[in-house]
Amino acid sequence: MSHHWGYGTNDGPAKWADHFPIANGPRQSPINIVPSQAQFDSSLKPLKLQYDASTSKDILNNGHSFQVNFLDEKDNAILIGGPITGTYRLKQFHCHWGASDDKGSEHTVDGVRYPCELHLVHWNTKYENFNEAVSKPDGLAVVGVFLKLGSANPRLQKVLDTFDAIKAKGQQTTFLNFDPKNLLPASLNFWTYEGSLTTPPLYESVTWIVLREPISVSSAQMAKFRSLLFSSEGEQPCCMCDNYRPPQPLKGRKVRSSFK
Ligand SMILES: NS(=O)(=O)c1c2ccccc2cc2ccccc12
Ligand SMILES: [Zn+2]
Repeated sequence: MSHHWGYGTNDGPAKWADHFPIANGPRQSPINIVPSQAQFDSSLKPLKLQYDASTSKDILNNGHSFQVNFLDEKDNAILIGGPITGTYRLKQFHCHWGASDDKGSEHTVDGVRYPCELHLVHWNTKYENFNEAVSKPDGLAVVGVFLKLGSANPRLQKVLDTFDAIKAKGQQTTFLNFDPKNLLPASLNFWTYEGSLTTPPLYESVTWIVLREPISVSSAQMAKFRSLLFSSEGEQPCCMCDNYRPPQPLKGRKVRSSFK
């Protein structure tokens, strides 16, 4: 039986180690990225996100975030290059955000928090499927994209427009032909380090690829994120916000950059 966890006072990140001791492990995520201490690595290949828009399936409120799910039986939407070897398939994307615009991202840059962070989750096709890959040290690659307050993002709006249909935990609706490439910034310059899932079970199985350039989001769009609920229909409504884990100790890990 999977243990209940959340982001509240009694079940939030400070309590996760009670049931998931790996929370205090050697390669936990997220981290604070210090650009001046990142090492440029010329051996890092250009990042290639080859997504076929026709593989988006649906969007779900999973009680921790929303997630857009993709068909992953074939190499339709893949990640290659960057710090990874082989081919990783896109499984889902989701976001983390704050109760106000001054917080919400999981990774920080020189201690700076963004209002939101997008995660594109991919699994290594050397394994049979996502569930096999999720706990392996080289099983997953997550591309992180910061959202910075500014002009409204019309591509993001397509995702936000589904939120009335998935307000409560467990609600799901069809979401076809969405190409997440449209959510990427112009530059694919990135920082990379070895880390973990940022939610229980906190498996140390993620190669993190955090893009330096943010995409824009408006304050009104951030308010729409906060219209989602952690709670199920019929329960006491609980605003889905502050669904981010704070930065974790680096414990000697090196952060590499693809740029000087
Ligand atoms: N924040 S996260 O990307 O670590 C993450 C996952 C990462 C890898 C595989 C599955 C994941 C599922 C998540 C579900 C909700 C929030 C973060 C999640
Ligand atoms: Zn995430």
